[in-house]
Amino acid sequence: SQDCVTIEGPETVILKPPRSCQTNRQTDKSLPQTAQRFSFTQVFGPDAGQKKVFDGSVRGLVQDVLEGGNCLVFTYGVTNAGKTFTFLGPDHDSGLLPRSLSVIFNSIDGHLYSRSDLKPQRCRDYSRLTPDQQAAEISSKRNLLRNFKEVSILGHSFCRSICSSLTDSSVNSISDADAFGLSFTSNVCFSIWVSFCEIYNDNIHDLLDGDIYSMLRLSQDVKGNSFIKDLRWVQVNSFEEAYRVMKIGKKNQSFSVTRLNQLSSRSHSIFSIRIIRVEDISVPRVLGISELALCDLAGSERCSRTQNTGERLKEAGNINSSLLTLGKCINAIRLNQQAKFRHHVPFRESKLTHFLQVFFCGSGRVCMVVNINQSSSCFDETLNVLKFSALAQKEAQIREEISAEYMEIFKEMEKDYSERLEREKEILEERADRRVEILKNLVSKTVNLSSSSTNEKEEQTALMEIISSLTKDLEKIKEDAQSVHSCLTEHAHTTGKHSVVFFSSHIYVCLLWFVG
Ligand SMILES: Nc1ncnc2c1ncn2[C@@H]1O[C@H](COP(=O)(O)OP(=O)(O)OP(=O)(O)O)[C@@H](O)[C@H]1O
Repeated sequence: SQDCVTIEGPETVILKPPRSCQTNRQTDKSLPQTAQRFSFTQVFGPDAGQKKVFDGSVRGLVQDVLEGGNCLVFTYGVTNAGKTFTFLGPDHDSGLLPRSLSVIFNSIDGHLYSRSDLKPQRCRDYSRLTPDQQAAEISSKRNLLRNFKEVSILGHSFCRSICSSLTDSSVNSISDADAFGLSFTSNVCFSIWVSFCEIYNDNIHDLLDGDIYSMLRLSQDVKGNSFIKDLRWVQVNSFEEAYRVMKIGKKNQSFSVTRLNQLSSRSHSIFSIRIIRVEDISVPRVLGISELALCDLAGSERCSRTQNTGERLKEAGNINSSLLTLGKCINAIRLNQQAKFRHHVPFRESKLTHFLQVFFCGSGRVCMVVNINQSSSCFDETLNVLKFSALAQKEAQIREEISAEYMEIFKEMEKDYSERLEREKEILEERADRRVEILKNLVSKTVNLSSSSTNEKEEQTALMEIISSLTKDLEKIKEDAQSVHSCLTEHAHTTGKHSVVFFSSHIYVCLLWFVG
């Protein structure tokens, strides 16, 4: 059918109402009658391959995560628009997720921390595992990977398909050479962990758990950041292992045949990659934990088009309602950034937004990948999708300005702390020096007294008491000086760290479509 979308430039598309819509304008005033222009960070047309899309959207976020940031990527669009294709891609034409994994492993080549004594937990925390726990971890991973044999699709062996994908230098394959030249010292290593879960009918299920029907719940850490309690994290030591885990999880995800899509995702799936940066010295020291969460959201659906009934209709209701909440949250965040009074952001209204809250409220980057179908039969749905993404784009611009403001504040705070630190040090040193002088005088007096007469015994005892109390005083001053010093140093250090890992909050909104 007729197309309703045209690319105007690398960042702009024009949506034209189809003729049928124009003839209906008397009856339906809500439909726009003229062409509308929408801007995005980057627009990809039907000819853009997976590599181009990855390079223009998620690649930069992968670099941020390798350098210590936290990032979120999510797909958005109506059902059958190509979200899962973009997210995963077929084996011979890998999508955003496998490419991200490949770049991560290529970039940390030779710096992998393969010991399993450190494991991520809660939101951005880790635990040290005992030898027994490590053995249990290794054995459970072995059992999980055994499932992979069943996952190989249409007789394609895993090795054959993935090896051709890795070695084929065509534009669509994952290239070995795709890596970041990161600057870290030789004893810094990276421990990589992944998890895979889905939100189906507003319930969270672990796609890597034997019992995928058991439900997980969201919890909060001491800082109020939400995380999925008891979610399984698997340590992966190579791209191949990570890819296998991805395939196993995908096999467990809820898919169904619908009128519009032969393999329609009926749930939002979330694949998370956590990177523990370790200084691998005699006792390994954790330098930081970062995360890249990749969410393939289920598509919004018009029941009139899908004609779903029963279970499919219930799923569609849940999908639409969580996407609506996502829209409400993005809108409330946008309003909060403009207004003096804070609007309530309804993150808790759906599991999806509750989980995403930590990324929307944190300092990392968010990339929204919007898929649309240019066919005029999808005009009104496409219009809604574009309006929604335009809203997110507005939020992105405001957040960028705010980030610049924060950076200024951080810089001022840092300056203030270092000045205060210097002043405090000077005062404490001066006070300590004065006390030492007094003490020295008293000691010399005591020596003189002991060498003179015994009649002055009482005077001597009194002096000794003063000396002892002054010594205690001095000890106390030293302790205070030490704690004030370390407290200020620590604060200045943290502030400094912020300026290094504080990424400007930014939602990239990329638009892509295919000729379907
Ligand atoms: N760029 C593309 N090139 C070729 N085929 C594509 C492309 N994008 C999508 N397709 C095909 O279109 C169909 C629908 O795509 P996909 O399943 O990714 O849609 P979706 O948006 O994830 O749908 P849902 O929300 O229902 O899960 C699939 O058969 C897929 O292979």
